[in-house]
Amino acid sequence: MAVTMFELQDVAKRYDSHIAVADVSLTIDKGEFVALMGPSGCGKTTTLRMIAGLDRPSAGDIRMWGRSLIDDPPWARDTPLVWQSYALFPFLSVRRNVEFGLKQRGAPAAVRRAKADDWMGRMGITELADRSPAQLSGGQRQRVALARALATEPEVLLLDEPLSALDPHLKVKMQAELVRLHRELGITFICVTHSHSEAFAMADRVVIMNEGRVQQVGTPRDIYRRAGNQFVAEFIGGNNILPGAVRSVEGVHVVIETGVGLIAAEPQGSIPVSVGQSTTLVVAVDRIAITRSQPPEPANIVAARVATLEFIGSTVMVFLDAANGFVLQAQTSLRDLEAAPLAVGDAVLAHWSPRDGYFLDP
Ligand SMILES: Nc1ncnc2c1ncn2[C@@H]1O[C@H](COP(=O)(O)OP(=O)(O)OP(=O)(O)O)[C@@H](O)[C@H]1O
Repeated sequence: MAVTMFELQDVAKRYDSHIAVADVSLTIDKGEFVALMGPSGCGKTTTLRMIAGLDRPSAGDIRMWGRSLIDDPPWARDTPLVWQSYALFPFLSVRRNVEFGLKQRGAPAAVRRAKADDWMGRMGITELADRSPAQLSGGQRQRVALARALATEPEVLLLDEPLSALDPHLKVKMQAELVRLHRELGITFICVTHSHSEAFAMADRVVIMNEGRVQQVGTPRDIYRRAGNQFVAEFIGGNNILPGAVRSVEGVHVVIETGVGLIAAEPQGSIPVSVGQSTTLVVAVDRIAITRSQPPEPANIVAARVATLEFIGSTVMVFLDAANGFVLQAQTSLRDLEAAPLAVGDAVLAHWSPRDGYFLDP
């Protein structure tokens, strides 16, 4: 059963008249991997810093195991933070860096040595023990920072853009390592990132923020399948967003008039109920198929021309020019494309089932 570890209750942070974080309420369970994600300036780092005790909220409360942390200084909290820059002590060796938190807590030399050995071994940096941080690569510094934070055996690890200084290849590798570490240790990870691919690849739950406010909280799958609002649908990408006006409603069958023509929808969840009402339909890119001939009914069919093909590994994003300047996006695979080739300029039919879409709440 889930056990609540952190509760953020109406937490706000103001700098003079600027609101960095506004009324954030959030519960984080023991052992969860939670990612705080959003564009630059959305307040995610400030939220993490308030959990770590580096910034004091202007309003609200932060509780850990039911007890308010607000008056605890950072060093009295069991909330180590791994920084984007790793913030290693430049004049200390790797070993001394890893031992640092233990020394601060008064651990005897023999215990410090044993724990540092253990963590350097686990992070694969044993042979670097006597080097200084300046003699390390970005990936090695990252491992030292993680070993230093974890050597004190905290119940939570806070990570501020932990992968952003790494090259793309290393990023993917460290992403998998963080997930493995989290699973092995069973402690809570709270990670700030602006990258939705990072957040969605690693976290159990993602908190999407914008302009200091939480926009949506959910599992990666839930958020991909149903964005809570237009900001989220646009920010995570992978969605076609079709604004329109309701033409007819019969039970769950709704027809809307959009820039690409009349579109039928039989959505799960809330539907716009009155004819004439403005609404926004979201259809994920993996729900749209492309053919050259008439697809099986019932389907929404939009005539379009292939504008661009974007290859992302074995996945291919096809951008389609439709009516009235609308661009539809459809996701396919390299394998399917090899079976039915497409070229820029080809006239095609984009189609999807009326059940494959949902309306954003107004
Ligand atoms: N010490 C400060 N004084 C004044 N404004 C601040 C301070 N720290 C942060 N802010 C402002 O608060 C807002 C939120 O900042 P924050 O660093 O939390 O955003 P972020 O989402 O982490 O962005 P980034 O990804 O760019 O780090 C920003 O508009 C920022 O300029």
